[in-house]
Amino acid sequence: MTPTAAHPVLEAIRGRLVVSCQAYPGESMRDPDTMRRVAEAAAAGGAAGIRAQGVEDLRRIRAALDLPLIGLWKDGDADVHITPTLEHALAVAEAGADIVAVDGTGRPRPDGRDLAGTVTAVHERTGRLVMADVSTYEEGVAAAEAGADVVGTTLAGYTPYSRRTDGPDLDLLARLAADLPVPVVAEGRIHTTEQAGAAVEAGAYAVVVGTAITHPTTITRWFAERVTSTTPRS
Ligand SMILES: CC(=O)N[C@H](C=O)[C@@H](O)[C@H](O)[C@H](O)COP(=O)(O)O
Repeated sequence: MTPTAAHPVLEAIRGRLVVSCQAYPGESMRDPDTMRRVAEAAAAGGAAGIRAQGVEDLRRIRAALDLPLIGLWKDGDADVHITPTLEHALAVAEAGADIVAVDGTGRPRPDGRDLAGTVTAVHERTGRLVMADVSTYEEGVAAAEAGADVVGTTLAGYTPYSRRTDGPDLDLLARLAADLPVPVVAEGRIHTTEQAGAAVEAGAYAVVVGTAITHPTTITRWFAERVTSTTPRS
């Protein structure tokens, strides 16, 4: 089904690249101003939107860039840790996210709310859109039914019960894109331009790339391993 995405924020990312700018706890780049600079660099390269983590990062990026901003807040030790509670979601909206990304799996949320209750509360209290990060086809269907405005394949391969493909799970993406009445965003393990193109071909409404653009430690590891594991011809 072709989603009818009339919302201007969604129109602005339709068929475009969104760059996820995130550093992990303890890393040298885990700094809001650094992430703001990374986001600005991505924007200069043609990113149509930015996905970012944490209230302070979001505030800095919002102040610097007039692009659609997908916000999340990774917090806590529970299985559900991407914007795990309504309070987190409201803080993400308050920080300036146009789209609030939340865990869209069916797993219990730390605040006891279900996904539909969370989505409804975000809509009513902030007017912002909600992106549900899912790991399976069934979760995508349920998330759309729960009122999510966008569904992302973000968590495919990151729940114990979902399939972890080498690159993006293009089959999952294609099935969701064909069946859901809302835009389906490809996200997760898109590491090459070919994979980004394949995601578009499979029906992605927009493509989110993080690690391969904004995580130099991982990119360095890819190259370092290739160099050290390659045998010279003679
Ligand atoms: C599973 C999870 O926690 N994903 C997070 C969600 O925001 C980020 O750590 C990813 O970097 C993001 O989804 C983009 O994916 P990739 O970095 O593979 O391009």
